[in-house]
Amino acid sequence: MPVTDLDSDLASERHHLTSSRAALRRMREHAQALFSTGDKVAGDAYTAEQLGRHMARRVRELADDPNTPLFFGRLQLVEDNRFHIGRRHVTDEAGEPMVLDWRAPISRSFYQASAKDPQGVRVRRRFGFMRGELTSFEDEHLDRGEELGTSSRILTAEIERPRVGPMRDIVATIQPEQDELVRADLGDTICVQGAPGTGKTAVGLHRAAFLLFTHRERLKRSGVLIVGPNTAFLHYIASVLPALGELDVHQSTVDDLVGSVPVRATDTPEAATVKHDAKMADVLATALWRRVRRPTEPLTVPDDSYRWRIAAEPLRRIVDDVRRENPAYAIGRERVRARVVALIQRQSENRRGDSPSDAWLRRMGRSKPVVALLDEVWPAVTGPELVAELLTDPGGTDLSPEEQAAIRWAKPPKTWKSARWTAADAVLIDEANGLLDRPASFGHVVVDEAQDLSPMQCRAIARRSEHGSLTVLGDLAQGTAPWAAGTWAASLAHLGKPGGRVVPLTTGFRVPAAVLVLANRLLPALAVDVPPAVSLRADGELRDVADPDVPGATVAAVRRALAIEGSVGVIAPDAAVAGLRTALAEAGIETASADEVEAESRVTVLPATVAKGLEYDHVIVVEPADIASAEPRGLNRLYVVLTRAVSRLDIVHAKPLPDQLSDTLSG
Ligand SMILES: Nc1ncnc2c1ncn2[C@@H]1O[C@H](COP(=O)(O)OP(=O)(O)OP(=O)(O)O)[C@@H](O)[C@H]1O
Repeated sequence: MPVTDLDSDLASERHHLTSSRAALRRMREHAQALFSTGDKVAGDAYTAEQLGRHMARRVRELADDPNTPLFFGRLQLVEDNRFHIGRRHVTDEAGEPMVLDWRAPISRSFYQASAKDPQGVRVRRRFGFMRGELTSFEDEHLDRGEELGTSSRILTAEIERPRVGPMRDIVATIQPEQDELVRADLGDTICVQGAPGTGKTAVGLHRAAFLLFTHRERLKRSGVLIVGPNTAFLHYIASVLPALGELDVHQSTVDDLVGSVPVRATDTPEAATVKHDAKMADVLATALWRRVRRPTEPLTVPDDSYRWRIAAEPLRRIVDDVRRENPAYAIGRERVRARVVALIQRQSENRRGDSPSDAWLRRMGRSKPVVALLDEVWPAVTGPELVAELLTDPGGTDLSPEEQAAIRWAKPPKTWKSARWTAADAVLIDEANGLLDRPASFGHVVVDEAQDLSPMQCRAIARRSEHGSLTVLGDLAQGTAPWAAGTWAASLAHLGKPGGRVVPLTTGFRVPAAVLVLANRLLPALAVDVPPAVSLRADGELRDVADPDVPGATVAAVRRALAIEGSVGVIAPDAAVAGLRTALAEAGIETASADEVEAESRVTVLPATVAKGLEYDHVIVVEPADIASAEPRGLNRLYVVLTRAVSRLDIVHAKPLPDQLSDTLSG
């Protein structure tokens, strides 16, 4: 193509960008105008508020970030129709599309069409941007058999771009195998087993955005939930969905999800292991349901000068029936109450010939004899109370004597209200609460780093997705919890979706090949059957820094890293973090913690135990031997830590490296 054509093409694309931006501005102004007149047109205060809230959200959704291109691709179809593909729909004043949302059905072929299967696409165009300016484009004439695949310059530039700040969306460069997962049906539960940096988190977040677009009304009612391992991770991913225009998604750690009690104590490893075991579900259910007794006495309820009488047999039938219906426990108690009152009501109707009032029915239901009967045959209980009882005396359960000893409170609190709960207790209390009353179910739940969830944590998520589907993301090799999953089948069963489809992702978009080769050396020692990743990145640098002065060598490595663009992450054994922060501060280097993703400082110092899911352009791993020996699954932790690097990895150590690594580095 002569240069002039290229230039004029670029000029006309820039023109389209400018007019699309203007159109978006018009859409926003229109929404703003409606927003400010909302209370005048709405009939009543409630409608005005609803409308106001809706319009305020609409205005926010239509915000235009000057640094984010409004479109990133274009499809030229066989019929010569052209569609620009972007982050959201933009229409002109006549309502004609100027930019199509990447989630619209037509956009699918932008991600899926190939030379072999062009799907009606003649030319696929990708745009290159610099700071919001359209600077280049790349065409694939699929009709002529041209296809760039992963050798696209624009894809390579995106993958190799230095990382700063929080995670970004990948809409412009979603790969076909990722797109299959992103666009999976709402009813499908999928489990993505992906090696480090294969885009699992990205896929999960984009699937949430896709589902919200495609099933807006349904999911607005039921909601979408994202579950991540810790708050540092949630901060890191927090801006991806809002950048895609999706503002109404709940994000939570598992601990916060089940956090109905304050956590003020820590379990021994033995106690935590027992409490997280799936058998605790049966133990709690048995402890709860054995409270239900069959009535043995008749019931007499005084009502002014009269007394209603119900024999023991019909009362027994009520309890038996409700028990068989298997409701949540607290619902069951109310059902028994309602049916007992119904029997009294029938007697009253027979006697008086008319229907009693609602107030009378309520009075009967709350009368002393009825409440006493309920307390006898279906006693009220709370989740914390049930768990406290179990931890005070686990005897008589199906737990072995050793398991009972591990969880028994050495010094039971005076009442359950003063108990010092642990994180695992909170999970048990959530299970108990779930037996008492079922929580509302989200329409879709994305669970990241799912390999670390215990069976009991999985059940907490299952309760919240009973009527919805799941996107389960994880890597068995990155399992660091004592109860980490060995296979996905078991986790999916505990998550309540035994039929979930397990799909592997193996193309690595983060970690450079040299670093991945090193990390993969740990895989045989991790005893899990997972396909290793193959890196798309041939660049990258790996340095082995053996130095007896670890803080000094770390400071030097950070200085060197700061000379190049991008974020710097110093990942150290937990016990060494405070000392390294001091050493860096004394050297005049400002640092942030992993929670502070928007911090000005380019250097983050973080303990190995919070590194999961995060990435930094330049990673400095400090004393791998100590990371590996700090916990039973220390080698898995080291595998996580080594795979956080986007471009460069320094390994700073005074102690010898774990065997698996020393072979590669000395070679
Ligand atoms: N199709 C893609 N185009 C561009 N960048 C991508 C693509 N897929 C993933 N990435 C980038 O690769 C990096 C790793 O992605 P992500 O964090 O989703 O991987 P992950 O599988 O969850 O990794 P880990 O298991 O190590 O946490 C991110 O910076 C992400 O933006």
